[in-house]
Amino acid sequence: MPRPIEDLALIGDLQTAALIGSDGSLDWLCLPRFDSAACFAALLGDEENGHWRIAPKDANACTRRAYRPDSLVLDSEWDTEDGSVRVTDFMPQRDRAPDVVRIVEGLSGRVTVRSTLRLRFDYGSVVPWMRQVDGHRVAVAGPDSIWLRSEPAVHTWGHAYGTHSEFTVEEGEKVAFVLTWHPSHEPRPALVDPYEALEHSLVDWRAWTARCHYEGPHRDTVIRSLITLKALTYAPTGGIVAAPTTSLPEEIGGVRNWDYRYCWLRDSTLTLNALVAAGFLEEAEAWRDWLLRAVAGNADDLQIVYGLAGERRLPEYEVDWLPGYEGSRPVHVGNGAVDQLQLDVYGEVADSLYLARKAGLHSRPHAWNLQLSLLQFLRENWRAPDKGLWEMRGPDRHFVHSKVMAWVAADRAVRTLEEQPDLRGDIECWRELRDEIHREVCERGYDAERNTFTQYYGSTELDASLLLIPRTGFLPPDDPRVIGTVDAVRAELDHHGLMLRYTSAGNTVDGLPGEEGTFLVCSFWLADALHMTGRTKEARELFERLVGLCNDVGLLAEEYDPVSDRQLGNYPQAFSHIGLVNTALALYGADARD
Ligand SMILES: OC[C@H]1O[C@H](O[C@H]2O[C@H](CO)[C@@H](O)[C@H](O)[C@H]2O)[C@H](O)[C@@H](O)[C@@H]1O
Repeated sequence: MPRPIEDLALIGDLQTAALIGSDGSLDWLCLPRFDSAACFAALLGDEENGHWRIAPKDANACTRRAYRPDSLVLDSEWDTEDGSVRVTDFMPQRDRAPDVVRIVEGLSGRVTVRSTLRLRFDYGSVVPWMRQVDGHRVAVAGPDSIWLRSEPAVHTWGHAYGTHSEFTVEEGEKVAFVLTWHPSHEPRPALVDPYEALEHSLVDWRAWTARCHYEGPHRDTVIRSLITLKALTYAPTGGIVAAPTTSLPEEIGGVRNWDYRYCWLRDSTLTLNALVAAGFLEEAEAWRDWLLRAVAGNADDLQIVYGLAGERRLPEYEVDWLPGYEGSRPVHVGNGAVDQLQLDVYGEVADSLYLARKAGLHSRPHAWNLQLSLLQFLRENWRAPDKGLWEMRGPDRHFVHSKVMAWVAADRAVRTLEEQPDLRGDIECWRELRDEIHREVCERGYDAERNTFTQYYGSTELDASLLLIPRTGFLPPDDPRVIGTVDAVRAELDHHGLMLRYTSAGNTVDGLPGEEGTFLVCSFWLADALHMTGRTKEARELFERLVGLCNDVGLLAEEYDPVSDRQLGNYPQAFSHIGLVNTALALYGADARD
């Protein structure tokens, strides 16, 4: 029986993340970084591509599971005929080496538990050598080495390229497994104490979540989204990944499978805006510094996506030995969108820097200079067609959302100069640019007959990104053209009450075969637009429905298929959780209007 995407829970250490199913099987983990090769890749194949299952012998899915409040520590519990047992999973925040800690605890009776470890380095393809050293199991293959130990030590044996153990626990008895990765040419790193690490992990996460301002309905779900967004940050550099997975499909069996383990300027800035709005400023500072390093150099060379440390080359290739999630091939590593021109990112970066300044982030002269040089590039290039925010693989177009975001870039520069007299810049030049873009979009991107903005100049198609127009300030929410657009997009892109991002069926715009599910962040955008245009009751109803789509541990993938009731696409995805946080704040946050 294939594992639904929503069966997975996330643990992570702010450098990488693992996905664990309700049956106790860890099916996805890249070590040592989010973008490293996976050493557990069963998610995109089967157990032979690497997994680590700890569960009562002969049991299937756990009886219940939940994160410990305000943390990224996961408890899964099984009730069996022989008694009950809990497995607590987490990744301690890293000292030097990444660890996965799995603590088995007897709750009642006497339960036999099994651990089955199949390590497969390099995306499920390399079976390592296993040895016993000082009572530890050690796996080595090429650059990678993994140590497995347990406290107390339990008997372990090798069979069929796997490492197995079986033991019993009674009420109050614990067995802690620690799996540690390190480069194979280095000595083994210091051992972590699993119980101390658990305490630290809980204290750290709770100290972090205590800074959240939100007190409205569904607080736990909002906190879970914020923790998920934080878990997608790569702490050593401040970069933020769009999701910890590659190639979870947008259509089961289809080809729309992409690698999201990189730092998109768009996804990262939107993540930050959500974190800052909820009261988290430190991440904004770390990301701004990441940005300054990543884009340093010529503004013409700005990319829309970088590696975790600002790496520029992310060549896309197919991992042909992995069969893909439920046969959805190809599995991709790298992302070909890296070379695309997407004008909206200039607006998103400018808006994020503007919001962070307003929220009190210490200004850096570098950041303002960067903003000005990006604007200079935009002044010369905003009239060019681009790939748009959906990274269309079809021909370049004059996407309306891209142009609106170019307007945002100019607008935020003007506002900054108006509000911060200590900063220097040619305000008249940016005002002119802002007005010019506005004029053109209203003339060429608006269909007066249908009273709606369109996907691109001259098109009859619509696009969910148009729902963002009132939020950007491009036109006021009560402008008839905005209300007309919200209504038209809502009617045309509706799929069982949720939003498609555009119509993909028979559509040549995205250049890809097949279809996809509803794009979750777009439904949150609809809720925001309904609220801004005075339809708060409908916005709240939609928000309730969307919160109900989160899985049992509060996680959302990129897309949702309302017909099969399944989550689709990479998981958990920053975009979807950003949507949840922003809509909750708009509807119920301290500044919410009724
Ligand atoms: O739809 C085709 C494109 O799909 C991916 O892009 C999407 O994910 C990005 C990361 O979350 C997001 O920034 C973008 O708005 C989404 O459309 C994929 O990364 C692209 O390569 C692909 O062309």
